[in-house]
Amino acid sequence: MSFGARLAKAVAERGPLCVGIDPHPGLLRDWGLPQDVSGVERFALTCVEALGGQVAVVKPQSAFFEAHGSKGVAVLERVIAGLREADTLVLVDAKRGDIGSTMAAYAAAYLADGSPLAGDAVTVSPFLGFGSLDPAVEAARASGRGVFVLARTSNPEGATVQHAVLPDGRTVAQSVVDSAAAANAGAEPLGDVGLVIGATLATLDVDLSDLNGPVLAPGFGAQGATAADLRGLFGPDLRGVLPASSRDVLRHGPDVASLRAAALRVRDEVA
Ligand SMILES: O=C(O)c1cc(=O)[nH]c(=O)n1[C@@H]1O[C@H](COP(=O)(O)O)[C@@H](O)[C@H]1O
Repeated sequence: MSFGARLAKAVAERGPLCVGIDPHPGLLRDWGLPQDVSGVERFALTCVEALGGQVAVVKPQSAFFEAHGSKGVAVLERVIAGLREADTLVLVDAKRGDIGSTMAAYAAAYLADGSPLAGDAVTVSPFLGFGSLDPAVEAARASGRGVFVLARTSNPEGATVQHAVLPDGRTVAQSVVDSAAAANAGAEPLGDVGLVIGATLATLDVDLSDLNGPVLAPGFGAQGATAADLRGLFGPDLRGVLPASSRDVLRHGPDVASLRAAALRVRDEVA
C-alpha cells in the first residue's frame, strides 16, 4: 500500500492529527526527568505508550535525540520501532537535504526497509533544488513511504527565502508546491509527496489546488495557531491537512493517561 493510501486510512480511523515527540530540555525539567539520555529515553518511551495506536501520525524530532550522540539516536530507533509495532505512522522529523548523490544515502537511512531509522515518512528540505530530492522521492515510492517537503514554514524567518521570486514570476514556495503536485499527479487517494505549511501563516500565499498530497501544518498550539486558524488558512475542505502539535500536548505528561487525553482532545478539536 502506498504511503498516501496508508495516511488516508490512518486519518479516517483516528482523525487528522500528528503529535510531535520533542524531548526539549524544558519539558524534561517539567516532567522531573534528568537532562541526559536517560531522561530523553523515559520521556520518549512514555510518549510512545501514550500515543501509540491513538493518533494517526507521531513525529519524533530527530534533533533532540541527536543532541545526545549515538545513545540518543539509539533511543530514536526504539521510538520508531515502538510506534510501528503499535501500528502508528511515524514521520521522522529530520529535515534532510543535500546534493542528489548524498540524498540517496539519507534515503537509505530514512526510507528503506530494514533501516533502523526508517519510519513511514521523513521531512526533507528542497532548498538545494527540488530535483535534489529525487532519490528520496523514488525510495519513498519504492518502499510505500512518504516525504514531507518544506514549503512555507511556520517560523517568521522562512518568508525571506520562501517568498523570493523566481525568473518565471513564481515564488520559491509556489515552485516547491508545483514540483510536489507534479510528483503526485494521478495518485489515488493521495500522493506520497507531502508539504510542510505552517499553521501560523497569516494567509495562505501558495496555491495548493493541484497538490493531490498531504499537508503537514505545524504551529498548532504552542506557536499560536488554533482550529479556527486552520479553517481560515486552508478553507473548509481540509482534506489532506494534518495539523501537528508538539509542546502543547507534551506539557500534559508525564502521566500517560493525561498525555493521551490531551492528544485526543486536540484531535477532536481539529476534527
Ligand atoms: O517540519 C516540522 O515539523 C516543522 C516545520 C515548521 O515549519 N515548523 C515547525 O515548528 N516544525 C516542527 O514542529 C515542532 C514544533 O512544534 P510545537 O512544539 O507544537 O511548536 C518542532 O519539531 C519543529 O521542528
